[in-house]
Amino acid sequence: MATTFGSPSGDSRRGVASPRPKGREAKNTFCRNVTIYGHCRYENSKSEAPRLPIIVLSQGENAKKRFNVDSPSFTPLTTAPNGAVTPSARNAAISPKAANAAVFTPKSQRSTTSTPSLHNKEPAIQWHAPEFQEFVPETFGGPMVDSNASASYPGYDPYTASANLASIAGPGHQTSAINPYAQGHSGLEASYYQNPNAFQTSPAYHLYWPVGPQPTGLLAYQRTAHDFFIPDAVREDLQKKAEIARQVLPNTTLPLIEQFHSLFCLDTTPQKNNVPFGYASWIYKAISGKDGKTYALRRLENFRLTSETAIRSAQPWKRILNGSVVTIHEAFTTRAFGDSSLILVTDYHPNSKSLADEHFKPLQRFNGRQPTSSHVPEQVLWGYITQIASALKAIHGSGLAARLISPSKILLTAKNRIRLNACAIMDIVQFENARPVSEAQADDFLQLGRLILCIANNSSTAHLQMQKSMDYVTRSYTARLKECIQWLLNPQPSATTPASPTTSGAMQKDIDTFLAGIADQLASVFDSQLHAQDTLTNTLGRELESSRIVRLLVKLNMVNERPELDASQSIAGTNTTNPSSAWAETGERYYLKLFRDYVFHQVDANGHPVTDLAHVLECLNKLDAGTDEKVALISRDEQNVLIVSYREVKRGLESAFQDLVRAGRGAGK
Ligand SMILES: Nc1ncnc2c1ncn2[C@@H]1O[C@H](COP(=O)(O)OP(=O)(O)OP(=O)(O)O)[C@@H](O)[C@H]1O
Repeated sequence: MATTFGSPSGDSRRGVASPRPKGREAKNTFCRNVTIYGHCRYENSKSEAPRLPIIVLSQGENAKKRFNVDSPSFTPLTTAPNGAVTPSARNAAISPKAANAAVFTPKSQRSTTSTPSLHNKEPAIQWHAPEFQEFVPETFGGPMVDSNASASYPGYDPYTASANLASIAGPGHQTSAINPYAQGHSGLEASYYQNPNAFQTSPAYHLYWPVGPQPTGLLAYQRTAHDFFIPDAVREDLQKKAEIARQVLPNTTLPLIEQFHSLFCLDTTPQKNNVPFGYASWIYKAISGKDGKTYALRRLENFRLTSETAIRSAQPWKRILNGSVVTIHEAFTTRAFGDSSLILVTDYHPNSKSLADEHFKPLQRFNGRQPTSSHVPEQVLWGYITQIASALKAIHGSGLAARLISPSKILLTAKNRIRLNACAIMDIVQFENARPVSEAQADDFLQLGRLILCIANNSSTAHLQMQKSMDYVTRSYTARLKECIQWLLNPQPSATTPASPTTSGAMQKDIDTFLAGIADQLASVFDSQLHAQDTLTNTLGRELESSRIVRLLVKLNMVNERPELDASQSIAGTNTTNPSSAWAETGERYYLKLFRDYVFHQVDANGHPVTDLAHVLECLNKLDAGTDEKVALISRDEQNVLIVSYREVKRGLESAFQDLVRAGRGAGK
């Protein structure tokens, strides 16, 4: 390890002055450029180059070549009584504790140590920006984006419709379907979000929110800020879900129901509607006090339980764990609402909406633009068919029937991702006069056929005008889809109607026959799901990088400028008389502080802050990897420059952090 003390750095970003040794001394002075760039950019130049003395605290390969134990070394200036560099000092052996020496204490803290005379004697010159082309991808050159800019674009919003609802019927009943992403609410949100308007535009969720068009024509190695994070659509979707899942209403009058608290009504309309269950139904988000998870509670108002066994018919549904069925957890009755209500506890899927909301609501204009086409692509329809077929396979296979496959009782939980949402309810409410299962299963196909027909026609009543609706399907979709719908709509197979969705002939009409008939579509949907999964796995991998950086930042920030350590909690391995102020400022912690400045507090030649995300990520990644690459760290007063490798910064960080951990353990005893 060799140590040379020098004065101001030539970091082009800081644009600070550097001393210029002359004559023989200049030749013997090791040039900082060689360390940083591998060569001196002025070595072939006849004009005098700024040869910058340096501090090297490196044990890397290059350091070994240039400096070894026999090399003349440089004693830290503070060890010299008068602050001057003497030949004997230069030849002194290098102490392995050199890194801990108080060499780099910032000038402001050295009341008695003066700046070396070398600095005073030598005229300072301006360090000019390098003339060669640096590897800086174009998009990183300038400021990334205006983080205060708001982004508005059309997005799905299941809660907008309920924004103006204040309360609905029922004791202590409030609808509170507040969507933080919807505009123009009645003010309910004010109690939840301190500044609801800021919520729309706040950059808090993403510092580098994209505004304007993305740059095009980038070279293969070039990246934008967005390449470092999960795609905006995924991020926004997850954040919305998290926000909506956490919504609570202060001062809610909704009761506690068994272990469920913090009830929050999800209904989008206050109208009592006895269809389709025969009872007015409400749906709440609630948190279970048992496991802390969020559930959806469906309540049937004024439900009279005639038989204990009726409610037990929900039991077999608990075993249906299918991706296209909203999982059922339990069913019970309660008087907590002041009536006798049936409660069905199911999985909660935040920010979801029904297929009726998706396809049968009048299209909204966004920003005065025309609504997009109402035509539902055939692939979407096949997606629905295959998902419900998969659900029916699980349901029929367990000797049950879905009994209710209607647009308002199918949840759209993500793009083209649906789940049956009213299972088990009909089994309970129609327990007394239930149809035979085989009949109900056959009816499931009929209901699925109607559903697809209605969605294809964009009308909730399309099945009432069968001929007209089928004509539209004939005109707008493939014969294959039409054949599938026909198969589903035909109640019984006959010689004249196709018995499988894609082939003619009389065959038994069951779920296996149906699945066999749509096998090619199943394969196609399965393949697109695999692609989607690959994409998500890649995204997850990218986030893994972010979480790695976060852990590094946590360590760095725990060490940097830590003020509160007092003498009683002295840090192991530090011999400071006043640890409270000195620990974070001395030894290797000092260059960690300078490193923090180098990474985050860069300024350009004009002293303007540099907010270059690429620089930050590059530095942190190199720190995490502990590369041998060296970095020039400059004290805030620009009087000291310290050249260390990332490896050393990493080692310093690790050891400082371990000091903290040890001190923390000691305090806990
Ligand atoms: N399990 C659930 N998880 C999350 N949200 C749900 C869940 N079930 C329903 N919702 C939300 O509650 C809303 C109302 O659901 P519900 O089943 O009562 O349908 P609806 O549109 O009110 O139909 P109806 O006209 O029959 O009352 C849905 O649009 C959906 O946004």
